[in-house]
Amino acid sequence: MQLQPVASHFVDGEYVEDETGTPIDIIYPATGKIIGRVYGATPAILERALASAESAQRQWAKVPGRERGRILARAARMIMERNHELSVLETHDTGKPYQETIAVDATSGADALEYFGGLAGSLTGEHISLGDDWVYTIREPLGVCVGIGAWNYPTQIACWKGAPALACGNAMIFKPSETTPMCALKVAEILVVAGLPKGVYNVVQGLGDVGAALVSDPRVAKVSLTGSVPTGRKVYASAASQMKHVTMELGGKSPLIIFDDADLDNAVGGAINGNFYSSGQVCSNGTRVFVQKGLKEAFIKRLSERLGNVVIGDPLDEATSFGPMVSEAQMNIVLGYMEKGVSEGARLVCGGKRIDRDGFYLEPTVFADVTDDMTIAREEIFGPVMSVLDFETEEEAVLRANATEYGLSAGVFTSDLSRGHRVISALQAGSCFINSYNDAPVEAPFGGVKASGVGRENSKEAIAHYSQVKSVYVRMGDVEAPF
Ligand SMILES: NC(=O)c1ccc[n+]([C@@H]2O[C@H](COP(=O)([O-])OP(=O)(O)OC[C@H]3O[C@@H](n4cnc5c(N)ncnc54)[C@H](O)[C@@H]3O)[C@@H](O)[C@H]2O)c1
Ligand SMILES: O=CCc1c[nH]cn1
Repeated sequence: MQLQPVASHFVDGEYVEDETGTPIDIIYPATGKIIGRVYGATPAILERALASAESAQRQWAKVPGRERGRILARAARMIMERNHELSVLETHDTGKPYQETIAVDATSGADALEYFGGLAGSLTGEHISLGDDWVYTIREPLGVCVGIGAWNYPTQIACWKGAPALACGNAMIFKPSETTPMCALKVAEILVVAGLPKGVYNVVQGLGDVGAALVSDPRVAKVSLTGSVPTGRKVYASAASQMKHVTMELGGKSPLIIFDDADLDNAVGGAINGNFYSSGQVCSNGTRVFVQKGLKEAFIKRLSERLGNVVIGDPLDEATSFGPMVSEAQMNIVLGYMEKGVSEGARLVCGGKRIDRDGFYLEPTVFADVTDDMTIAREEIFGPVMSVLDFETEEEAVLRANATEYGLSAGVFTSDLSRGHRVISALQAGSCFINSYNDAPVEAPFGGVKASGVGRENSKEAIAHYSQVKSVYVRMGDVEAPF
């Protein structure tokens, strides 16, 4: 299978190259070896992308919604037909085990294309009667939208942003993370084969400067970023200076609260899914695991037993359930947090080290007796590091869970469903779970509160973030005026 992309960018319906841009090596995280190279977009490439998106959008907006939807649905089917190939590519881009990518990544991209394709024909305004007069509303696209991606879910992010944007009649220019440049190019290629007019969905590569240039271009009406809070602040500020629409999908330090009455194995399963899937590189992870004192030691014992079943190895081997970190830089950041956990006095239950093999592998790591003031309990780590904190009362758990600038996700495990709903309603988070963790179906709104973000992806909510409503007052009688 060819990994080196045909060219760095996909603009105006075709692959384009400009080798004068900043070179970006593509590194396979499982080996640390260079497997390809792309070049950051030059001003000439950006100009081409912006001009073609602007002109294509005007035509795309005139295509009836149902026809737009048919193209998206066709692309969704093509993605599923090519799931194996796309999953192997996603594994090379990210290092995530094929066991995960074949089940989640391209599939979740296809889900978004199918879902928003299905909605496209029903994106209408409304009629508001005012007696003799009336108002009608028209749901309009925003124009050219820019999507900027993080590296943990390259296919999913390209589709979660592209599908609602296109369904609403916008054009998109998507800039993947420089760490994972390959998958979005395939999404663009498939969309065009499925019938998308050229220029409606473009991909340009680059570092932060390319993202910043797109955000500040006056032809861009909307920016959707998936990334860290510091990047979010910069992008939001730049977009605000031109009063652009934004969606910000940012970081988290989410709480997972496990009560004494929880089903132990389900709670342990939830904590594993919320900390070690994708080697811990999931924004919504429940990395602060608050376990009520009566269950704490049993929880840690069962967790340790189940972590013994982890299969760490070649991500392309279907048996592998835990792969490397996405990059050497991210591995070193996470190693730093592991060292902080130890030096600040948390109890290391398991893990804590780099694995002695090629690539960027870390051990799945659990710290117990973590206190709220420790660095590992306060800062987003974005790696396989679980912090177990203990608590006595429901009120205490809620108070401590909310004591963070973040508010992306939250979960609760309890057999008392009244308590489950009560606790979730008191938690400051956008995407919540009761007796589960980290599910992200396209039908459900996804996003954060507080510093974790603005706006929502997925579900009907996303439509509001990729369209605007024009209201038209229609008077049937004469106009009364004071003079
Ligand atoms: N809430 C979510 O849905 C979600 C999902 C995945 C990841 N994340 C977050 O993403 C972070 C990890 O990803 P990352 O390290 O790629 O994040 P990052 O903030 O470093 O980069 C994200 C993207 O922003 C671009 N960028 C950087 N500076 C920019 C600027 N000044 N202007 C425009 N674009 C710029 C980068 O090139 C990259 O494409 C974590 O904080 C994680 O929680 C959030
Ligand atoms: O990484 C954040 C988005 C996400 C959560 N679950 C699957 N994808």
